[in-house]
Amino acid sequence: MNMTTIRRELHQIPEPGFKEWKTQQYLLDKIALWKADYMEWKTWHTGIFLFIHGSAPVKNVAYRTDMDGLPIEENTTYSFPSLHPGMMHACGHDLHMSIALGLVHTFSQEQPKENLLFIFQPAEEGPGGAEPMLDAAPFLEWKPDEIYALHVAPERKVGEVASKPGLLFANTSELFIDLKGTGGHAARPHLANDMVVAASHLVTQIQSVVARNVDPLDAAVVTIGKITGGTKQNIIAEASRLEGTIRTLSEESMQKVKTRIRQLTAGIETAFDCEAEIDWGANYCQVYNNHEIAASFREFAQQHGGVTYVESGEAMTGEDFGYFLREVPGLMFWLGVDTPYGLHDSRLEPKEEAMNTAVEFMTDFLKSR
Ligand SMILES: CC(=O)N[C@@H](CCC[C@H](N)C(=O)O)C(=O)O
Repeated sequence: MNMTTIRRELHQIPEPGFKEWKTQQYLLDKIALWKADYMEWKTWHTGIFLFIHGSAPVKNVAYRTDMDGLPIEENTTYSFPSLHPGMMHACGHDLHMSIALGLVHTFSQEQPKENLLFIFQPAEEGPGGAEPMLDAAPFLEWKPDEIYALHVAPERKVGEVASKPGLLFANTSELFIDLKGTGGHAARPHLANDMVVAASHLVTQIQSVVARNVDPLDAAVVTIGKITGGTKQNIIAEASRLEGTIRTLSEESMQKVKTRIRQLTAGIETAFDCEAEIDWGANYCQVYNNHEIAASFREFAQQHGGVTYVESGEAMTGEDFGYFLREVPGLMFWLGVDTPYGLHDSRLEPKEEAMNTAVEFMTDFLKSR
């Protein structure tokens, strides 16, 4: 089992959420190759539930990885770049899956005492695979008593694991606003209703929501990552669309931000005599680590010779792993992969040796549970 080869092969086939068919087949082939008589698995859409029966189980311990890639044109120096144009594993899910496979391989050779459930989850980047997986028959059949997951951290050194009790990642909501007015000739603006101008005003006004409506001690972010509108430079745009995401540490601020965006959008409708439609897309609840488990994890990591434990702060990233944690006590942690470029950057090149650190550490940790 060569985890680097696995990671590189997965890196070449990034797929969008709920379309991870090649990825699923790749994972299934590896699982079938390493099959032991105490292992069984079931697919769920493009995901997989893999159950490893323990030798003397008193509980079910779960480990989850995400599977999807991002719509980014890769710009790394790799000799094994994405083979899917316009798609890239730019959030480390190729490493996450390889680490999960590394753990599966280990436990396929050495039966654990407790039952282990490996969850290969689609669509973490959206629309979200975790929440519907909670109702999937295999999850209900093999319901875990505790659950774990990691996320690569480009800014941390290899060997570092970082986490904290309680809130780790923010609440998220996607944001899509469609503006519809009246198009026309560029030279006759008085006969049209320019949705590029309306969108520009709305983007600018939205910047005031975090600055002026959210308690400064309760962090929030609103990012508009994409604007589209119009068809040609000399045609006044009839329609435009804003696409973004909202992040808040508290649920209360999420509702406040949404209310203000609704009000501002209604104001744009009046000011520009246009129609607007808001779609909140996928919403993820916060990632909230169980306090007792976080304390045991910290103690275990501090005593483990293979890693350095760092107490993490909260992050405005989102993760639908939060849905698993809402139902099952557990923990998510950051794994250092030491690279200058951040998550969602087309140049992301995580250090692959971090995968061995993770597998050695998590093998010991899962055995200890
Ligand atoms: C770890 C990470 O980067 N997660 C994503 C989750 C995206 C959620 C949703 N699609 C959104 O954009 O709000 C992140 O961007 O934090």
